[in-house]
Amino acid sequence: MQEYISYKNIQIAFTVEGKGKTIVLLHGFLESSSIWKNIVSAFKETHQVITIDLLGHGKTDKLGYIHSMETMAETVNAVLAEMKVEKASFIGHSMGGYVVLAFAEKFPQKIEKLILLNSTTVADSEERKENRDRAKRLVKQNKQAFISMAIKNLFTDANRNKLRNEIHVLVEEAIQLPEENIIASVEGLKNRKDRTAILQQYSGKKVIIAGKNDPVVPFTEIQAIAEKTNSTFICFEGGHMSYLENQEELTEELKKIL
Ligand SMILES: O=C(O)CCC(=O)CC(=O)O
Repeated sequence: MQEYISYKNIQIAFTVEGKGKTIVLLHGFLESSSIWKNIVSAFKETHQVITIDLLGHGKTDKLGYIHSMETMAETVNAVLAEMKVEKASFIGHSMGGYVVLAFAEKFPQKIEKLILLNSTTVADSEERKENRDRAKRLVKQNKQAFISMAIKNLFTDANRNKLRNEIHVLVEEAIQLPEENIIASVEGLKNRKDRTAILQQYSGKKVIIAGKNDPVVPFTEIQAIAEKTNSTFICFEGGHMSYLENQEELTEELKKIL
């Protein structure tokens, strides 16, 4: 069911399905809660599943000029407070994973299990920060071209053709986002801090799920982070979009974890 809360004079959109222990699902950059439909279906008979549209995405409004991971984590906490959820398991895809880590820094006691999906704990390198600045310029020049390229680049070459309908849906949805919303999130991504130590310190169950050919999160880098942070490591043949590229395997693995 689609719901909203008011937070600092803006609307935060979220959905709630099912009953039981709570799972919170956080999407990536340019995505929305809609990416989770298969995972929601797989878990709503056994869990309460909450999906949240992060700042400036989906049906959630923009808030200021920078959507920092910390502010996004505060909005997640506001939704949980509204739902009277004291503890939940979190799955964060890509940027959603950065938000889970920011949440873990502020509210570690509210996390039962922490799952990073195609995400990382490290901050942007200098080169990556320059790419973010280029992205902001491109969004201003030609938003549609930027979105189309950014989304296609998240998939492996082989899956780009196989999943062209799914890619089309993602692109069409992202094109609805106002330019300033996209730029506020790019700014937040660029300025996020390294939270490897936060994951290291988190003492509950922690899992990192990675794609061997992920073009955003280098496989060897994330494998090393999993080892360093003592996280369970699961990897798939595929790119950055495991929830589409490895749909069945992912659901199977999540059922074992949750
Ligand atoms: O660029 C990043 O660091 C995150 C990208 C992201 O969230 C892409 C996505 O999965 O939609």
